[in-house]
Amino acid sequence: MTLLYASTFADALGKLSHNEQKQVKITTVDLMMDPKGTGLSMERLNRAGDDKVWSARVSQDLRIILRRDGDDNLLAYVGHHDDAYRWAERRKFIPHERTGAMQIVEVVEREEMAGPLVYTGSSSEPATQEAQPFWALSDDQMLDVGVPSEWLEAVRAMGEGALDALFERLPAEAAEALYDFATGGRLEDHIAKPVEPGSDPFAHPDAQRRFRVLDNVEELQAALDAPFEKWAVFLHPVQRELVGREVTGPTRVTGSAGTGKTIVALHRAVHLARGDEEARILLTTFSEELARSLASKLDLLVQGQGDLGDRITVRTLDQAAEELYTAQFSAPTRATASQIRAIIAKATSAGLGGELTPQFLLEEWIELVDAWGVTDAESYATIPRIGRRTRLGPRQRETAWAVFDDVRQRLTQRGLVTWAMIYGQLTEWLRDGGALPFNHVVVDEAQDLTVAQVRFLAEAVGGRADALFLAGDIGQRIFRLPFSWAKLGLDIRGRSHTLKVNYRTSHQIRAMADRLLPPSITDMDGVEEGRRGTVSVFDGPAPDIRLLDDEQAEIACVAAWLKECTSERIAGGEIGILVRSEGQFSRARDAIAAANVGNSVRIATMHDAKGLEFRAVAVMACDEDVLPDPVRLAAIGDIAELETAFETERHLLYVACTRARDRLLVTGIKPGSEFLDDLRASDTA
Ligand SMILES: Nc1ncnc2c1ncn2[C@@H]1O[C@H](COP(=O)(O)OP(=O)(O)OP(=O)(O)O)[C@@H](O)[C@H]1O
Repeated sequence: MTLLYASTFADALGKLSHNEQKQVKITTVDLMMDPKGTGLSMERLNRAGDDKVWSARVSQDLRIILRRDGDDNLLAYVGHHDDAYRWAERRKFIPHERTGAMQIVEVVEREEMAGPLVYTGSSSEPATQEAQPFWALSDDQMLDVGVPSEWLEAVRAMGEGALDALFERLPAEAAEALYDFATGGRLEDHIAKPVEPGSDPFAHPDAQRRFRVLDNVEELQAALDAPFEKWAVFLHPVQRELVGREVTGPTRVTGSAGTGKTIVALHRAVHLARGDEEARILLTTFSEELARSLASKLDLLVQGQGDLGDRITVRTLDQAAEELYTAQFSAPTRATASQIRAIIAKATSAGLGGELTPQFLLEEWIELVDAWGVTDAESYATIPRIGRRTRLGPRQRETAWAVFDDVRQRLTQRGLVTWAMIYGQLTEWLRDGGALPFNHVVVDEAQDLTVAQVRFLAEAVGGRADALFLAGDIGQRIFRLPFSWAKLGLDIRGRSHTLKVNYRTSHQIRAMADRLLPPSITDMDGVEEGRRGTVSVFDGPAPDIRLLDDEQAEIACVAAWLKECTSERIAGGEIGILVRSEGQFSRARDAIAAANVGNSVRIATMHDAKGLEFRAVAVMACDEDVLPDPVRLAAIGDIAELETAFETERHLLYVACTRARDRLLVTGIKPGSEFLDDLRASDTA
């Protein structure tokens, strides 16, 4: 006996009220305990396209739609009486004739096709003025990517305006392939692996993304408790493969914002914990807020799975390093930026540093000397000056080194360390035989790792198989200058994989945000992260960019938008207002006050927005003198570093825009941030 849970069931359950969900849970648990459903009121739906389809009564009005095959039950849908019956009448459960994957196929009805998919009848030539992106595709081409046979004609006749409806109407694998093709990709990249004749249609990777076997009541309850958290139950085949893959060395998963990198990292940690009772896993990221969010998602994943969660420790990497440092040495006292600034100022006023300005020396210390753990004048002369274009002659280097030497000595005298020094010392300790209390490390948001952290991780895991799993997106690097990981001993070349399905943001928002970044970004080790071919799984209203005359006008514009959101029943907690820096918080607050929408709307800086997501986002104060941040840029003396900082400012706007699921408003005061010109550029994807 098996109980299968379909993603369509999760979607439908999520639309019911809290009380109705409770009633459904009782009925499904009964069904798990008694698969024959003897105590339930069941009815076979003869009119359904499949004689194995039944309805089970939950309450007077609620019905579950099931597919029953012997003792096996598949929870397919749940809804109010008429809605549930209508859904069942229009669905067939059949293995795909080419791929072998079990699909739930919507019945194609001509009159109904006047809806979002425009069916014009003939496939031989385009019948309307609207372009028909698939009209020249052969049956074979479409069958190869999982288009159900009865949809072949309808897809060929589809107008391009109906593209966004693909995901609602077709099985996901077919929708992804067709969408990618229509936007410049290749169908060949989506051909499913052939299956053995007679193999289980539910075991096919494409079927596993929509059907999941639930082995016990705990698993069922966990799935039913969080119908919105579909990621906890259903993974894309590529995500699933990455989670379970055995790798010979450090590996990295990349992908643009919202493609599920964090989800893969979480499942990976659980997979490692499940596979080995002795496993000790560090699941880590860079900020405390992100670590908290990882921990709460992890709780959901390990719910009902005994002590599995105890094998996984969630910490920021800095917290983990600090704990380790305290255990091995003593509790570190960290030098603050102003202490370092003061030491440099003192050194220069005492005549050290020659012509070099304190500002230049501070940057040089932060970006090179401290970041790279330089401890002597010889190493300082040979360190790669990536991101710093200012060349220093031998004499200047010597002069500068006198200052850095002074900084190092003074920090030592006062018992102060920097983060880089903490990691540096831990790396030495590992080199001398020390070992982490973890045998696996999973890092989320790895694009912002520092040089010292990369060295530490490289030393901690060496080349050990399955020991280090990194998730990140170079396009979202918002803190660091780029550098080569491979040169520091962390080589992921040949073991980097890109996710292409965006689950968070609508097509419209993703397409607009993508204009901020090049179609592919190559890291310092030559590993390319392609953003082309990424598809979103749902559709939404077009994002809006508004440039206003002054702050008051902007506040009024955002207030009107907030009211519109709440009138569309978007709760305050599902709305975020993001700004470049805390200095613009007052504008966000004024907009919330003017809209009178209570105080649950979240305000955050673009930096803190990482890891958050909202149904609706307003990115406010994108003014010419706010983004890129002129104060930050003015503080930079080196041209190349200026360029990098400029890029990270652009990345910040990308991060902010991609926090939105359905609605996005971007505002600023005329003439507006220069980045808005890119956002506005016509979509050439
Ligand atoms: N297989 C899946 N099924 C359903 N939802 C998913 C799936 N994978 C990811 N999601 C959802 O997509 C959204 C984005 O996922 P996630 O945060 O992992 O993306 P990300 O690539 O880490 O994004 P970012 O780069 O912005 O941090 C989340 O709401 C997540 O729940």
